[in-house]
Amino acid sequence: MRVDFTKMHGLGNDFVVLDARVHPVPAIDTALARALADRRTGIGCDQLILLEPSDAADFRMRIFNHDGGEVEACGNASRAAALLHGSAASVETSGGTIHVEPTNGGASVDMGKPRFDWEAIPLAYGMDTAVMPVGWEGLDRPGAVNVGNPHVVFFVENTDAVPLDVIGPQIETDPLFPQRINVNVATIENRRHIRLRVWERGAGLTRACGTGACATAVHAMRRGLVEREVTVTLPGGDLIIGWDDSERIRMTGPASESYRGSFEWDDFA
Ligand SMILES: N[C@@H](CCC[C@H](N)C(=O)O)C(=O)O
Repeated sequence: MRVDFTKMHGLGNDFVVLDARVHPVPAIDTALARALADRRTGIGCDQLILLEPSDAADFRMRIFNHDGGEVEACGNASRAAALLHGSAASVETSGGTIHVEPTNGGASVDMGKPRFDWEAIPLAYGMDTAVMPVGWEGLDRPGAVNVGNPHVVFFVENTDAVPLDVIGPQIETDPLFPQRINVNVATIENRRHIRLRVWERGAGLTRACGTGACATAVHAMRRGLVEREVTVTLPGGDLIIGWDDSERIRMTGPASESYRGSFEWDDFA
């Protein structure tokens, strides 16, 4: 069976998007998702995205990491999905229902409310998630927040100086995080600007992480370090993150389609 795909990205965080609303797509398992995402032998991407019909929203978005694991949320992919859908829509994800709205060259997304209680992150045991009494090789006292998926956020003097490729996987798989974790290392430039690098759970270093930008901005706002709207600069470019009185997070930024193609399902199954 041949299956069509669209290659898309948000700030260089790239996706293979399968649209089961248009053509049926057979069931995806971890091995197939990993094979498609492999940059040497597959199509290659940070995340595989499956759009499906939904009873609860305009459509459903499922997210598979580069390692094949299915996860709850992806900020950059939600902007890509908005672009593909072409109009404002509610989107069911396993991390909650979000609302997307295409803009010129991208999308604005209501990402829902962040959760800060330790059970919701989740952590292995209870602690204050605003200033966690833990540390890993020079990175310490982070915060944790769930924005549909789990994040830990460290503030450092210079994000570029942190060996995130070495320390990221150690923190991602630490037993403190029973569902593993996305690792954000951020520098507060001023009250309206944050610089951020992310080690993504199941994908490693990416050019950008939309949920990481949301988690980092909200954590900085919770600590009173920045205003309620900030620009977050990632290696792939900028996102605007707002967290208003409704307590819902708004993420605005670009998304693009790279190309369309098709592949033989059995080559990867
Ligand atoms: N790139 C994404 C996040 C993808 C999922 C994440 N790696 C996880 O495991 O939770 C984004 O833009 O948010």
